[in-house]
Amino acid sequence: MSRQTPVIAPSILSADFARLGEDTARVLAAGADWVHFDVMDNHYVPNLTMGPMFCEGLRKYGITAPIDVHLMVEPVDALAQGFAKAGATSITFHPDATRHVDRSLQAIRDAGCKAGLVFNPATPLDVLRYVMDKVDLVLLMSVNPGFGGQSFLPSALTKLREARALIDASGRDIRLEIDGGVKVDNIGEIAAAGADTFVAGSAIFNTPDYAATIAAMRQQIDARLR
Ligand SMILES: O=C(CO)[C@H](O)[C@H](O)COP(=O)(O)O
Repeated sequence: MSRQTPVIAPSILSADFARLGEDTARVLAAGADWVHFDVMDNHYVPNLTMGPMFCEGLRKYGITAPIDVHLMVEPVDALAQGFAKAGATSITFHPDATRHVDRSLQAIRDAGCKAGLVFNPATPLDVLRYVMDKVDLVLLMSVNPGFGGQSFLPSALTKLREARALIDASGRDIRLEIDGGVKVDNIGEIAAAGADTFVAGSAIFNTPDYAATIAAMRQQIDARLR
């Protein structure tokens, strides 16, 4: 199994929104690798969060780490372009939220970002086979999207193994990301199932010592992959 270096990507959905720049800088200083940025439109999911101005605001504040934008929006294309201009590094979207998956992926790449697909817990991976050459990351949801603080759905472990086999067979460097209910006590099992990129919101931001939580997560990952 080819594996990329593990990445911890705190979801700023659980950050202090009144101090978003400061809290994002704090979690990065505590050892996080990426910023995971959840975009909800109260249409594709029943919640409303941040648009491109927030991403641009983080860049202006001085955040230089990769910003991984997860679009939970329908339609996809206009907002994807807005986030590319606002400083996103990678942009993922749900294949069921756009009519032309291949075109939406290509448009994100043409705008200079990495592109990825997100799969809800009950959405099959089938579409992935046809766009493998245009995908830089695959994000599996281990909760139903819309809210932080939910419990990890164990069916995601089977799906991670399935996605890992597809990625390995492609021979491409594609990250396999997991999002939802990721905690210190389950991250090792999640890594063993094939994930290399770990989104965690409440498990990090709801603890007083971000650095200790991130270090504990890395230790669990290393212990399972050793
Ligand atoms: O995409 C999301 C919700 O739609 C969040 O990123 C995800 O749920 C992370 O939160 P937590 O780690 O608290 O489960």
